[in-house]
Amino acid sequence: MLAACGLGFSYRAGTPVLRDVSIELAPGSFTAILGVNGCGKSTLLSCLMGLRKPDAGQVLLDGVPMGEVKRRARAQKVALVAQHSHANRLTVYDSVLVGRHPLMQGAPTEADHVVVRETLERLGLSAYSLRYADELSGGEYQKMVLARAFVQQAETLLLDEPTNNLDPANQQEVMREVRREVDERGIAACAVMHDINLAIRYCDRFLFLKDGAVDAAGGRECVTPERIKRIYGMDADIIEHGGRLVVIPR
Ligand SMILES: Nc1ncnc2c1ncn2[C@@H]1O[C@H](COP(=O)(O)OP(=O)(O)OP(=O)(O)O)[C@@H](O)[C@H]1O
Repeated sequence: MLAACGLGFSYRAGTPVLRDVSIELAPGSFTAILGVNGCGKSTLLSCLMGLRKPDAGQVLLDGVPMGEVKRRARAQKVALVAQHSHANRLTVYDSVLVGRHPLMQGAPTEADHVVVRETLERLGLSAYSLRYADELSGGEYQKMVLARAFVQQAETLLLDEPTNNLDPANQQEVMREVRREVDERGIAACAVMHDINLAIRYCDRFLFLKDGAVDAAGGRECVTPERIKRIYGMDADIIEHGGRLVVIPR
C-alpha cells in the first residue's frame, strides 16, 4: 500500500507548496484529490510517485520509505498517468507495450502481448494499434497513456487529471474503466480531478487540498455545499438525481 504522512514540500525556500499532508491509498479504493489550480495537487502526486523528494514527512510503499525502493520494484507496484507526457515515434501498440517493461524478464512473451491487445480493445484503441503515437488526437493520446498504465498491472494507480482532453463520453469511459480496475482487481487508484461530478460518481474517497494543506479527507459525506464554497469560492447545490449525487453550481 502507498501512504504518506506529514508531507511538506517547497520548490523555493520559504514558499511551502505542501504542508503536513497525509494520505493512505487503501486497496479497493478510488481517491479523488480536489482543489483549485495551483494548490499543490500535482506536486502531491509527484511526491507520492517518488519523483520529488519531500522536505518533511515520508512516503511509504508497503511500509518501506519510497527513497529506498528500487526503480523497477516501484514500477511493479505503482503506475502513473502523468498530466504531460511526450509522444515519441513509436506505434500505439509499442507505446502501450512499454508499460509491461517492469514485469518483463527479457523479450515480451505471448502473455505480455495478450494483455496489451486486451487493454487496447477494452479502451477502444485497437484500430489505432499501428498508428504512431505522435499522430493521435489529444483524447486518443490520453487513452493510450491510460492503456500503458493499465498493462503495468500495478497495485496502485496514480492519475493526474486523467479526463483531460476527453469528450464527455470518453470521460465517463475512462473513469468507469479505472473504477473497474479498483473493483475487479482491488487496486488503489488516486486521481487529481477538476470535475467534481465525475469524482463524486466514480470515487469513494475525497481529499480536498487548500493552500497545500488537507482541508478535508473522507468519504462522500465530506463533499458538501459548504466545502465547495470554502475550496472553490463557488455557491453550489448538491442534489440527488437517479440515486446519484450531482453538484450544480448556482
Ligand atoms: N517546477 C516548479 N517550480 C516552481 N514552482 C512550481 C513548479 N511546479 C509547480 N510550481 C508551483 O507550485 C504550486 C503548486 O503547483 P501544482 O502543479 O502542484 O498545482 P496543482 O494543484 O496541480 O495545479 P493545477 O490544478 O493548475 O494543475 C503552484 O503555485 C505552482 O506555480
